[in-house]
Amino acid sequence: MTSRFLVEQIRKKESFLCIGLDTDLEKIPKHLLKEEDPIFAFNKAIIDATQHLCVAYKPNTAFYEAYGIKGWQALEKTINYINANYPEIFTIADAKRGDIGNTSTRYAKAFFEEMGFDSVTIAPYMGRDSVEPFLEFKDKHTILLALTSNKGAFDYQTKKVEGKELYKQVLETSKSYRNAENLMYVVGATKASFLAEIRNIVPNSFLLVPGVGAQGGNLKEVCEYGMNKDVGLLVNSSRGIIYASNDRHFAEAAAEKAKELQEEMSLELRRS
Ligand SMILES: O=c1ccn([C@@H]2O[C@H](COP(=O)(O)O)[C@@H](O)[C@H]2O)c(=O)[nH]1
Repeated sequence: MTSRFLVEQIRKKESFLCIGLDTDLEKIPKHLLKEEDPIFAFNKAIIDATQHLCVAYKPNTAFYEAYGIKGWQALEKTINYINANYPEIFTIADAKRGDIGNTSTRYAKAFFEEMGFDSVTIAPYMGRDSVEPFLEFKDKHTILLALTSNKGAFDYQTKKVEGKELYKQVLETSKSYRNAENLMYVVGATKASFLAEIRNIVPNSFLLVPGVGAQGGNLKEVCEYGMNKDVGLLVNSSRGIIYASNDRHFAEAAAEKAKELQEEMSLELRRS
């Protein structure tokens, strides 16, 4: 999917909400455990109930890998279901990959070609040759971890290297990568106070912003400092939406939570 199409969808739906499908068998409603594939049954219900309120879904692959082959199958069914029924929705494999070049190429083929995701999250630590293989895929997006939402972000990402914070080095250096127009960046909602400076470095790039809801990030602040002329934001909430309730009405409850965020986003879009 092109980023221009993504911007059109954001304007049309008045939403830049990304729903995280971090599906955990210990948290889903008990009645679903009787289904042949409880993870997919849960995801399908959540997707059908929320697809009109969001522009992206982000399964975090850890939640699927944790269940071995069955987990991978559930992930594959989920992405196939979205692509077949809601092709206008942007999909993110939150896999945080990155390796030497030939291995990165295999990761890129797995997520972009084999599974059909629009984007994948990548750790930048191994540098240019670990990221560029992902950027070669037309209309696919590589979402580089820049400043993450967790406390550990302060261990390295904000430390100065040659006089400049590491996350700024990541942002600046990556702009010179081959096909850098396919880059987006992860910036935690809990780091909203850094967003103005980040926007100075990457004024036109999309930012994937996790950390509203369960991690306490503030949507208003994210919008104030992070929005650009094309909106430029995908704000993710996972637990705060998908586990709104664990009874038989879990999907409606998730839709209510998603609606609350979408309405806030609509106001921010009108204000901008
Ligand atoms: O900096 C980061 C990068 C990724 N994540 C992921 O996003 C979701 C957040 O889930 P919530 O339940 O809304 O807190 C999850 O998959 C994380 O692994 C992040 O939180 N921060």
